[in-house]
Amino acid sequence: MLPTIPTESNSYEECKITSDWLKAHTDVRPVLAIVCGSGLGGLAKTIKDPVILKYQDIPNFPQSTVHGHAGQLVFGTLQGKQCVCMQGRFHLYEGYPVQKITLPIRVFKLMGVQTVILTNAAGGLNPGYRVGDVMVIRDHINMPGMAGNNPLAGLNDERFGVRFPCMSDAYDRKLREMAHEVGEELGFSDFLKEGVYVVLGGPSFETIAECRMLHSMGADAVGMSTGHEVIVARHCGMRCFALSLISNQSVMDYTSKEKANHEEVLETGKERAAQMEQLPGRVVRPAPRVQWQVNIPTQSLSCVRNRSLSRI
Ligand SMILES: O=P(O)(O)O[C@@H]1C[C@H](O)[C@@H](CO)O1
Ligand SMILES: Nc1nc2[nH]cnc2c(=O)[nH]1
Repeated sequence: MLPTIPTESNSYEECKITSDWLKAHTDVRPVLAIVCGSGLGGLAKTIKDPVILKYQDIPNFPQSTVHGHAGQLVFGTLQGKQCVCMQGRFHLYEGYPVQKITLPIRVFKLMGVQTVILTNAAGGLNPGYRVGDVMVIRDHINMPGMAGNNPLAGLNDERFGVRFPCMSDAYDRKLREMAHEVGEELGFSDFLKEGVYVVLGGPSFETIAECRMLHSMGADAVGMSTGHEVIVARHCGMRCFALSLISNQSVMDYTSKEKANHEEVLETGKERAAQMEQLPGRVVRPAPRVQWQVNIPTQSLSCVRNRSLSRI
């Protein structure tokens, strides 16, 4: 007989109850979801015609317990696209099972979301990074997952995705390229980087020895989120794009007097708020209308077509 594994915290049925409730409380049918990191919830201000629903009122939703995470969903439009924004995410160290942390992602899938944009605050491990740099995440290293704490552990529900999903294309290449293009247009090139994010369970920040190890194994920034959400989003076929704000430099040197702290993380978020709020919207914005003009002199024929190319 097969063991009974509890999957109710993010089961199809649980997610459907939440998704149906949300559909009954807003007319917005999001194709885009945004998950805001610590101190980065200001992005929700850029959403037009907002409809706000508090986590405490949403069936099956966990509650935000961390300063800098407001604890509400904001529905509306961003660059003309119907979207839902999580102003506050959940973390392993808050005591939730990893399946519960990622429940909103499955709920968004059931509501029709196709693309997920995630932000987070992270410590910079790459010695070339400065506080205030913004890292486009190219890839992640999921440390809790390696120790068996993967959000897809448990019985697999094929209605969401396959048992063994591929993760070599987790962070969408086209959206990453778009971010650099848009970053250049906006004059962000000096602080826009691309690199590997390593997820830890937290809540303690890393020791010096841990930072050295994480960097030597290929990570550029370290944090406590995002990877779990991306795994669940990719499992059910959504495109993912993620940004880390380098909110502090990881301490790699025993002579350093620096100490990581959450206040600095939130402060850096305030200082980079304007740029962090602009970038996601510009990445998903439909490209400007391109005018194609074909002149065929022999027949003196002019054919002009207007086309709008969508970036997502
Ligand atoms: O939600 P994110 O990943 O932005 O939050 C980071 C990790 C910890 O929750 C917190 C530490 O300051 O910021
Ligand atoms: N693990 C971890 N998470 C962070 N979030 C913001 N800064 C840090 C950091 O230095 N380490």
